[in-house]
Amino acid sequence: MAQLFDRIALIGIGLIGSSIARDVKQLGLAREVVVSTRSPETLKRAEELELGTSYKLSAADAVEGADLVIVSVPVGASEAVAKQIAPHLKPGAIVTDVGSTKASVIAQMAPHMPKTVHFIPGHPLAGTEKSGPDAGFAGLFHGRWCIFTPLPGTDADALAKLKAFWEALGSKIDEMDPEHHDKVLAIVSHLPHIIAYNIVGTADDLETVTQSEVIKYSASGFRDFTRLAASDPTMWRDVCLHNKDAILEMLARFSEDLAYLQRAIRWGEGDKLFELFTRTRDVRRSIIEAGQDVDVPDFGRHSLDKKV
Ligand SMILES: NC(=O)C1=CN([C@@H]2O[C@H](COP(=O)(O)OP(=O)(O)OC[C@H]3O[C@@H](n4cnc5c(N)ncnc54)[C@H](O)[C@@H]3O)[C@@H](O)[C@H]2O)C=CC1
Ligand SMILES: O=C(O)C(=O)Cc1ccc(O)cc1
Repeated sequence: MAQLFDRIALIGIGLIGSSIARDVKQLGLAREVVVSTRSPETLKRAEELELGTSYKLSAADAVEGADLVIVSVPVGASEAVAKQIAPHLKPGAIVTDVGSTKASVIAQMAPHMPKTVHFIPGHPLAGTEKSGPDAGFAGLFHGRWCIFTPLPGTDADALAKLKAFWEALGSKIDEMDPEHHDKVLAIVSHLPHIIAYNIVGTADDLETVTQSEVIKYSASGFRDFTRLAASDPTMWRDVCLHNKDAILEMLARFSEDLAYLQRAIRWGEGDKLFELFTRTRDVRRSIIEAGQDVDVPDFGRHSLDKKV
């Protein structure tokens, strides 16, 4: 595949940053890939994995001369990173991120971005419960959505170039305004994780069921929750704190609907239960028909290896 950028700087080299690095290397999308993270151990590991062409502890040093800067850090670290890199960005550079929340990332980063760069927030809807540079893999983004939430007046050529980059990684592209993104993601991604953290926490707290019984008898439904509940605590703390309003709005709706379900069970209203369970089964069927049913262990693994 053709080289799209001369120098890419990756700020943060965990699951997402390292998956991007692996794809960029396999596909030859850049001449140079400068990897940066604030922890010396993680940087050393990135070097051992040969994820880039050079390695910097300082994000400021890493972005010097870069045409594309991808910030892949927990959303709560966005402002700190923006402040560090801003004075060192090359005029004309594209700066993007991969954060799971968008309004907060824009509020944290946009005020620090020089007028000479193109700041285009993004979010690949692909990941796993794992974190760190060893957890990434080539092909993670293949067949998955990448949503951009461009600011008004965004340069069309810069946006097209960034879209071409994500398309090269196999992503399907969409655009939304940041507030809408945050509401949609609150229900389809953030609430499922919060519910998983909660149910696993509840099971862990039970006095009448021992922890060994939870482990021994965990049915596949509970196991699915434990996978989500094993997701990175820093990342998900930040998502909760930085998409507070949308998450609280969706949690309020969720609690109301749960009370309805609770009442139907209490009063033996089987028809109500049956109606809901039938409706939700249809949702699952629609997802499968839309080709969105990619199980996590296979996330993208089928893709780039075959192509390259
Ligand atoms: N894990 C997932 O499934 C997905 C995560 N995201 C978003 O991607 C971003 C990164 O997530 P992951 O790669 O999963 O996390 P991760 O925990 O695997 O990696 C985070 C990286 O950021 C670095 N870092 C943390 N604070 C930093 C700072 N202040 N300055 C420089 N580097 C710093 C860490 O050393 C590490 O290299 C987050 O904003 C998350 O919301 C988006 C889609 C999916
Ligand atoms: O592991 C899973 O099931 C996920 O849902 C991964 C994920 C986590 C956060 C995102 O912003 C996008 C995708």
